[in-house]
Amino acid sequence: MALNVPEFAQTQLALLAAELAAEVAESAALVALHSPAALQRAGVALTNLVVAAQRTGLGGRTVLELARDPALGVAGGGKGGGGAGGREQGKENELPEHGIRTGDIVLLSEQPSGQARKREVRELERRGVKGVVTRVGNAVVAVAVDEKAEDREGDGSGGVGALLSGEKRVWIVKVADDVTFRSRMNATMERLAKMGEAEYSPFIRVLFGLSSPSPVPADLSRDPEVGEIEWVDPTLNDSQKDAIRFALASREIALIHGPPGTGKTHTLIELILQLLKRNQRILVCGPSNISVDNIVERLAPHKVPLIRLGHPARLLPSVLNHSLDVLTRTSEAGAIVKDVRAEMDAKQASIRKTRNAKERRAIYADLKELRKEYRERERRCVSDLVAGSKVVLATLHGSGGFQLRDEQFDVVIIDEASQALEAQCWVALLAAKKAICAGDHLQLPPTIKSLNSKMTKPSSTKGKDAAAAADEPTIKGATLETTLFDRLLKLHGPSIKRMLTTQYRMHEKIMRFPSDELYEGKLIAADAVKARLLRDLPYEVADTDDTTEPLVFIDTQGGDFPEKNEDEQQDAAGGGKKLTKSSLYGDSKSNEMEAALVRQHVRRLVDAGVKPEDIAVVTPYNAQLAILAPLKEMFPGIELGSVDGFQGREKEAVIVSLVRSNADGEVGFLGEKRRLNVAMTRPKRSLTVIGDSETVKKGSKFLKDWMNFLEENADLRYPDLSSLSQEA
Ligand SMILES: Nc1ncnc2c1ncn2[C@@H]1O[C@H](COP(=O)(O)OP(=O)(O)OP(=O)(O)O)[C@@H](O)[C@H]1O
Repeated sequence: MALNVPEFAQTQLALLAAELAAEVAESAALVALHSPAALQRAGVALTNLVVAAQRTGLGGRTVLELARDPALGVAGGGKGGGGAGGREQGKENELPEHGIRTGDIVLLSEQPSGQARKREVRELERRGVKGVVTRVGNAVVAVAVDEKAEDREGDGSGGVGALLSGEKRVWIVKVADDVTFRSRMNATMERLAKMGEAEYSPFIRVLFGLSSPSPVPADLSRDPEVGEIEWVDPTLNDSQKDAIRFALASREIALIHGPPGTGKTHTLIELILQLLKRNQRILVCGPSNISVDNIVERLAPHKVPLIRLGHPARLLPSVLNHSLDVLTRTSEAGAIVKDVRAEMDAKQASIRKTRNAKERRAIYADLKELRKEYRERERRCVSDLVAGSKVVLATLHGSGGFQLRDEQFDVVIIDEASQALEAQCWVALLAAKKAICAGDHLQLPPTIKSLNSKMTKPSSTKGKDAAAAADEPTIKGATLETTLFDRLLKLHGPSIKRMLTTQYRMHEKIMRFPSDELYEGKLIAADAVKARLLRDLPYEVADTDDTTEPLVFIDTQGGDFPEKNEDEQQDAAGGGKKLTKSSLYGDSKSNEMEAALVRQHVRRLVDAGVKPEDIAVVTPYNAQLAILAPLKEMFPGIELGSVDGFQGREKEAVIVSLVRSNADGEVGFLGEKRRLNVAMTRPKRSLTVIGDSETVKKGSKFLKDWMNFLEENADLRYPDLSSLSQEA
């Protein structure tokens, strides 16, 4: 069924507006419900800071160095949190423990006094600035402030200067993402909405079902684009080679379906090299920086001329050498921007010397001019570099930057496409003649906050923007959760897809259930992994019941281990973990006794010789994670994570705590089989599931089948209450 493009774009705009409203509400709730000190305890904020220095960073941005206010005296005096009490001398300026990392986006604003009223607090936040964390040290956090904030200087509506005047005390809090992120999706959708049908390329027509994809020959080697392939890596398996041939032969769209551990990235690298041999110009994108960097790292050894667009603070160090920002500084073309930069640095330094507001404003005005000049020169230098490169890599969002404004590509490759919003994909797709999307729609889609924004009754959506959008045409049943990958599969059927079928991660027995239930029984465990056990790890591990069995199920049925509703305050105080919607609204669940079973199992593995760094515990519930947190001190190196956060990761041994145990068979979150798929496909050699089969079986057919499968195929155990009392 063909889609009406303007209608599609309008629906996306309405959905994005509802999502924005939901995120703003959540973020406001976060700050409204919790004091800066509480947010600091939860690891998402740093308080009591001052601007200790400022300088010009890459891209002409102002970088502020934030340090603990020296007026506070010795750290650890109460609010510091995170073990600040036992500090040695000389460490008094250290920041308390926190979870803010390089690359995070933060809001920097003046710190409200303890007695500040809500309205005052909100006003301070409005005047605050957003920025990216560029460096995290023991005593200093550096933040590159948003360009827009710098340009607010002159008009008195806030900005960096406002924060500096009078040596104000400031704080930073991590925010979900920036508004520019949305504005690029919105601009893209608006462009699509306005496009006349005559402007649709054959590629766009196929993506909206106005035309069918051009057929590819059954024998792909007969396709002129494919021909005889000289493989860079001849050890690729047949399904990988087939997917590459198919992607080369397709004219408009190809989906590469990569179930867990099947070498999706490996395949994309070869595909990129083959496209280059065919003299194609390629844009490679992914939803996250890490997805893009992963490809850069693996492409770089092949010595292909590539450029990575993106904020340097958010790139992996190993990727920096390919970053456009660095190239503009090191390449010859970059020399012309250097002198402007030196001048800007001098100005920055002089700002700190003046206390006179008028002088300060004048310096900011100069800086603004210089920044303009800097950017203009940078732009010229950048467009030369970009025009000369055959492979450009960027996040989907980054592909909407000025650097690619008028650039066209033969092919756009989107990795992890099933984790991207469709509107996000279009930011890159408008520069393409053909797209190759890799992903797995049977794992979790991107996180959506506006769960009620489904377009059934547009007028029921909350928020002013969404209500305003209700007059626009909307597509019934549309949701942001429907990814491009999903939609295209539904639109054109499996003929546009090739699936990778050999997996290089899991023991055959761990793979069996997800393969049979979700991947049509098509997965094959590679020889190297299909029989690997913990006891075969390349270091000394004893033969025990746990190290010789890949699949263990500890069944807590019987109602002795009931779940608990986590109280939100307790949750926030849980230390370094992320605040989430669920923890904010107190609907997260935990299960003390399951946690005790987890500890017991970890201890048994470690006693057998398995290193804690080879073990991960995953659970769908943040409240359960909070309860499990002491494991990190008991077994340094062990990883604890939410299922959602562990997507894309793997470990030798994984313990899954299902948490739910109640008389009603309420399973909430667990009902989502894509979440369970992610949970059960993380381990290589050992999967231990801990849960109440009685409760879980009532949740869905999938859960029932899984429980039955575990009862029949796993090493089935029942908790031994007497030994457990020591753990509890
Ligand atoms: N043809 C192959 N022969 C041997 N090993 C392979 C092959 N293809 C992939 N692998 C191995 O499988 C593992 C997973 O591959 P890769 O990292 O490319 O997957 P990914 O796409 O990042 O992850 P996933 O497949 O889970 O999406 C890697 O260790 C890789 O070396």
